[in-house]
Amino acid sequence: MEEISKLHLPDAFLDFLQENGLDPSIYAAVDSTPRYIRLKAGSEAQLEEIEAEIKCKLEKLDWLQGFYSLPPDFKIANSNAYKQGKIYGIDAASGAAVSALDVSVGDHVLDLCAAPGAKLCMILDILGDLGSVTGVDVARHRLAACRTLLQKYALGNRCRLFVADGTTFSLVPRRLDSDSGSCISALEEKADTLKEWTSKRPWKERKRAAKARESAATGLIANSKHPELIYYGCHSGVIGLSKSELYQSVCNGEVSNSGYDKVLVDAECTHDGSVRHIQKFENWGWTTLQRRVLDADRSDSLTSLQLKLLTNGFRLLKVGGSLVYSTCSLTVAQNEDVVDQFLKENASAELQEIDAAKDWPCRSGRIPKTLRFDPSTSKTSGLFVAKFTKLAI
Ligand SMILES: C[S@@+](CC[C@H](N)C(=O)[O-])C[C@H]1O[C@@H](n2cnc3c(N)ncnc32)[C@H](O)[C@@H]1O
Repeated sequence: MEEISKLHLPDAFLDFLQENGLDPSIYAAVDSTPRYIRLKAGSEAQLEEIEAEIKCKLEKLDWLQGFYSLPPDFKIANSNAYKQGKIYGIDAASGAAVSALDVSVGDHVLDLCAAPGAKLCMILDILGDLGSVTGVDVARHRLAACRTLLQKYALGNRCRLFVADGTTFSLVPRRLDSDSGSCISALEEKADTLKEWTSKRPWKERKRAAKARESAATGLIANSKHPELIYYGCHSGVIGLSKSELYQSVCNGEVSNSGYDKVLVDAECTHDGSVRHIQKFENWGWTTLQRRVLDADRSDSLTSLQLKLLTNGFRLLKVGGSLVYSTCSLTVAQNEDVVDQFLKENASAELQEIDAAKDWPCRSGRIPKTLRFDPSTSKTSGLFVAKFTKLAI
């Protein structure tokens, strides 16, 4: 308990942990959990140079490709390697969730809660020169940060980003033109054809978008019926489409064939498994923890949101595809209970074994085949992971 009190966890949070059967001693791991980085694909040859610049040895993880650990208090943000986009700051458990998705070159991937984008970047690095990634998030400012990441790491070519509610998002990937041709060859001169993406939109268009956002925020008018496209790369399948083609919806039956090959639902949660996140409330103030974690948990709306995100992500998955559901909460309510309910409601969903996990420092969740990383045993941030496939029924 002496170790726990180092973080000065307030009584209300200790009660929350007790109610959820969680051991408060995991928060003692905050000082011993390593930092993790992922090396940008292609930067492997510069490993020694990076180590020399940051003046620290990068310990290679033997269970997760491209990941290295650093001492717990190490900060990468000021290093040139980070500023120049040679390394990413991402926890190893988050890397495992992406790895569970088993993305192959050429896949069309949907990331339904994408911002700020650490996992999305990893997916794009794996994807290589074929396929596409569609990133969706309801928080515009967070998705804008994700767009900045794409630009920093020069990863945006095959990506499109939509500000949208993941519980109702309905667009399937563009499979036809996205895998071939250059930006130019895809161009057709129609009046509202989407051309190469630029941050410099005409003044009129920016004003219209700002007005629509303002009105939506004040509830004066209903939200635009289409998700807002805030970025698209050269090979994301968007260029050359008219707006009506971009927003063309398909019926549920068609999604079986034209849906995504892989879907990640890294759902909104209480973040209680992320010891570093909880540590931040020491500075932000424990009343903020009350509002963001404890009150959120008390309302059923969070678990209902998680179930809706998982259900809609699965709806957009093609038959035979894989979906990974993850949260950085360790409560049963936000994980196994959501999975349980989802399986009851979706006869075509089947839990899958995560093959790569045999070497991972995690343990089984309460439902066989689901996984839990917890800070004290895995030396990572806390994370729950479940993988599903869609059966043809
Ligand atoms: C755990 S974070 C995702 C982290 C992200 N996958 C990454 O690796 O950087 C959860 C995200 O879900 C988003 N979110 C919350 N409600 C949503 C909704 N209804 N639809 C889409 N995104 C939502 C939040 O804005 C937040 O960015």
